[in-house]
Amino acid sequence: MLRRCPLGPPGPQPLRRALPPAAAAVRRRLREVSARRGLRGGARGPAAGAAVRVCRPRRQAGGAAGGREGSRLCLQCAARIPEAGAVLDLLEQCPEHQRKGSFPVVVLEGLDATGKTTVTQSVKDTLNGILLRSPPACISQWRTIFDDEPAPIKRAFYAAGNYILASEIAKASTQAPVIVDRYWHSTAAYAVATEVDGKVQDLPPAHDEVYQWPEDLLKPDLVLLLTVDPEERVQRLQRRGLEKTKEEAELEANTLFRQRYTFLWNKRMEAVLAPVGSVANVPLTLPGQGIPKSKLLGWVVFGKD
Ligand SMILES: Nc1ncnc2c1ncn2[C@@H]1O[C@H](COP(=O)(O)OP(=O)(O)OP(=O)(O)O)[C@@H](O)[C@H]1O
Ligand SMILES: Nc1ccn([C@@H]2O[C@H](COP(=O)(O)O)[C@@H](O)[C@H]2O)c(=O)n1
Repeated sequence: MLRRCPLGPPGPQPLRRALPPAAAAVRRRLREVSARRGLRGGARGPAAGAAVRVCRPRRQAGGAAGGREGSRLCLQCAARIPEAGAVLDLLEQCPEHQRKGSFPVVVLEGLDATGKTTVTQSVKDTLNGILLRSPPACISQWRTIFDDEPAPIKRAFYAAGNYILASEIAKASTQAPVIVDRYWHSTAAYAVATEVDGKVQDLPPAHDEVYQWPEDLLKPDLVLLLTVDPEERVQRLQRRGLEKTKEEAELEANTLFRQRYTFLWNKRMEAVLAPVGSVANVPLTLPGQGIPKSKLLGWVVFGKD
């Protein structure tokens, strides 16, 4: 049966609800949804499912997933998600303070189809490195479940994934160079674009704390932000021929969301990358068709420290 979601007190920072700033906040959220009061013991069943569905954010003009209010309602009313307990267990096994090994850690970031998979694979082969991706393999079996949940729950899943990935990075970087396909910036860009309604001018300014790298999350040595011309990106998606993801469908259908998301990647994330390591905004063509392979790999020279 459909029920109304009670309105709770306004949260302190709506964006922070969507983008947990630290592991403790991620754990709290996962704990909440893994042991939702009133539905205890009930695994995902029809009644619980109905409760979640009612509380899903309404799609609004200009807002990909209903914006701030939608997120608040959803958090209060979401049904129990047993898989959140499994993610939480894995997160709790990770040491609180992750330390990098002596090998370099390079992250490749960017919108879908900008070439992350292609480049990470190539760099990994060339450097004989270890390739990791976010969300990490140990939780990716639950991805489709969380992708279907309201924004704050979905984001908690990806944020947890980043911390779990951090412990994998810490271990792997004691053995070889580590190449990572997506990390914190992916979580941040999508959370902010989803949570803010309206135009790019309504996005938090560049110095806003929402763009700050979480203090307790292991930092890579280098983050490369890949960009391609928007038309080229769409062509690549079409050529790839995979089924369109929900996110891509949203980007295509919702002009304001598309503008916010691409602005965040192209203008804000670049600013956020700077304190982490070097920044490269790299329009890539396939090696041999423009930027020669050696030059591409030249960017991944680990000069830091
Ligand atoms: N430099 C390039 N020039 C031309 N085409 C490319 C280039 N890099 C990748 N492609 C093609 O674009 C498509 C997307 O590439 P890829 O899967 O590497 O992107 P991605 O950023 O990892 O995407 P996603 O985030 O959706 O997984 C693929 O079909 C790939 O062959
Ligand atoms: N650290 C991450 C990684 C991914 N996401 C979300 O997944 C979307 C894309 O995933 P791909 O399988 O295409 O790489 C991405 O746009 C985010 O919504 C994330 O939030 N955080």
